[in-house]
Amino acid sequence: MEPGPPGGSRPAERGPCLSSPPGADEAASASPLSAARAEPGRRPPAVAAVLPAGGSGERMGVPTPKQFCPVLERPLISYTLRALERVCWIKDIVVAVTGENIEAMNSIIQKYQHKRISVVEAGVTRHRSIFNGLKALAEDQPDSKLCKPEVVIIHDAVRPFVEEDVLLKVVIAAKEHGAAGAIRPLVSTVISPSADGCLDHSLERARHRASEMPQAFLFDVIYEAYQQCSDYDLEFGTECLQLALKYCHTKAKLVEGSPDLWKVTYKRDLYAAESIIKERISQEICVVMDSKEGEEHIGRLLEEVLKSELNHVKVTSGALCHAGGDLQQIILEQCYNFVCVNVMTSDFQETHKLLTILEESNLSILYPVVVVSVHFFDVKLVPLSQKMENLMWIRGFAKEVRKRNILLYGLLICYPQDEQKLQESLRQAAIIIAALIKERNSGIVGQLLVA
Ligand SMILES: Nc1ccn([C@@H]2O[C@H](COP(=O)(O)OP(=O)(O)OP(=O)(O)O)[C@@H](O)[C@H]2O)c(=O)n1
Ligand SMILES: O=P(O)(O)OC[C@@H](O)[C@@H](O)[C@@H](O)CO
Repeated sequence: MEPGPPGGSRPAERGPCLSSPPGADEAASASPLSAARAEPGRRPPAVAAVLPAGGSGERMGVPTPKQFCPVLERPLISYTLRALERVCWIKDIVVAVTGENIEAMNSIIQKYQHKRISVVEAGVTRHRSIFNGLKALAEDQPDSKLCKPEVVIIHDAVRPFVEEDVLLKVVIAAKEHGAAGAIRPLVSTVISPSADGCLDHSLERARHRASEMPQAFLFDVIYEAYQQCSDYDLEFGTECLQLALKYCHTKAKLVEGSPDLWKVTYKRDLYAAESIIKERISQEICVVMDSKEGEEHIGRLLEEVLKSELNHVKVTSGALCHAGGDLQQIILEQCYNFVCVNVMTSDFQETHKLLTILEESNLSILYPVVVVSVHFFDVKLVPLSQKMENLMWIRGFAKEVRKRNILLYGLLICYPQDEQKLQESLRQAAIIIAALIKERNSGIVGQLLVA
C-alpha cells in the first residue's frame, strides 16, 4: 500500500467511484481484442495510450532528458512511439512532455513521420503527467480532437521494447478486470530498513514481483482514480495500479511481461538499448546480385557462405535488374543490410543504383542501413592506381550517403582464384560483412577492406 498523506486526510469524496468495472460480467466473456475484431458485429474496445515523457532523467546523469537521448542517432522516445504505432488498434497516442520540450517533440514526430500522436504538457511528477494525458483524452475537454477511449494504456516513454502481444494482454485483462499491469520477477530481494539504518526485515522474493509497464485501465476507472487522487499520491506515488485499487477499489490483473520491458534509467541502459536495437536490425542480409550475364554465380557463392557462416542471420538475394522490383519487396520487409556484388568491374554503377533505390525508399529514416560494396577483382588486371581511385570514389560517396543514414563500406576480394583460396576469401568476407553489420561503425564508412 502506498503511504497515506503524513497527517493529511484524504480529500472529500468527489462523487461515487465505480465499485466494479462497467459491464464486468459480459466483459468476462470478452474475447481477445483481435478476435473481437474478427467477430461480425462485435465492437473491439476503443484503445488509446498515454506516454509520460516529462521527466528530467536525473539518474541518467546527462543534460538531455533520457527520453530524448540518441540511440543510433535517433531519440529514444521515437523507438517507443514506433513500437506503439505498429499496433494498429491503438487509435490515439498522447505524449506528455515539458513545455520546453514540446517543440523538440513535434520535430521528432515530423522527422520520423510518427502518426496518431498528440502532445500535451507534462506535470511536475509522473502521476501529474499521466493525469494531463488522461485529461486530453476525456471528453470533457473543450475542442479536443481526441475521443475518450474505452481502455487506456499507460506506458513509460523510456521503455522502447514493448511488443503487441503484451499490449494486447493488458488491454484484454483491463477490459475484464478494470485494470491490468505487466510484472516481472524480482532480480534483487526487497528489504525494509529500520530507522537506525539496519535491516528490519526482508520480503520473500518469490512471493513478490516488480511492477513494470505497459499497464491498461478502463478509462473511467483510472480517470476517476486520478480525479480523486490525493496531492500526496500525485506528488510521491509511483504506481498507477495502486491508484485504481485505492480510489476505485479495482484490483488490477497482473500479466507476466517479457524481459525486454525494462525502463531506461541509467546510462548503462542506453548502451544496452543500442545493443538490442543493433542486434534486431542485423538479423537479415540481402545480397544484391550482379546483373551482368554469367556473373551471378559468384554472388550465389557469397550468399551460400554468408548463410553458412552467419547461421542466425536470414540471407536473401535480389537482383537490381527489372528496376529493382524484387528488391522493393525486400526493402518493404525492412531489411537494413545490403551486400552489393560487383564482379570484375572497378566501377560502382551497381552500388550506385542500389544506393539510389535505398535513398528513394526512405528505409534509413528509422535505422541506419548498411551497404557493403563487394568487388571481385583480378589483381593482375587492376593496377594499384585504379584501386586507389576506387577508394577515393567510395570515400566520397560514403560521405554523401552518410547524410541519409546509409553506411557504405567497400570490400575487395581477389578473383579468380583456385576454388580453395576463393572459399577462404569468401569466408573471410562473410566475417568482415557480419562485423560491419553488427557494429554499424560510422567511423569507418568509405573504407576499402580486403578479404
Ligand atoms: N514529471 C515527470 C517525471 C517522469 N515522467 C516520465 O515517467 C517515465 C518514468 O519515469 P522515470 O524513469 O523516473 O523518468 P525521470 O523522472 O526522467 O528519471 P529520474 O527519476 O532519473 O529523473 C519517464 O518516461 C519520464 O519521462 C513524466 O512524464 N513526468
Ligand atoms: O519511479 P520511476 O518514475 O522511475 O518509474 C515509474 C514507473 O515506471 C514504475 O513505478 C513502475 O514500477 C511502474 O509502476
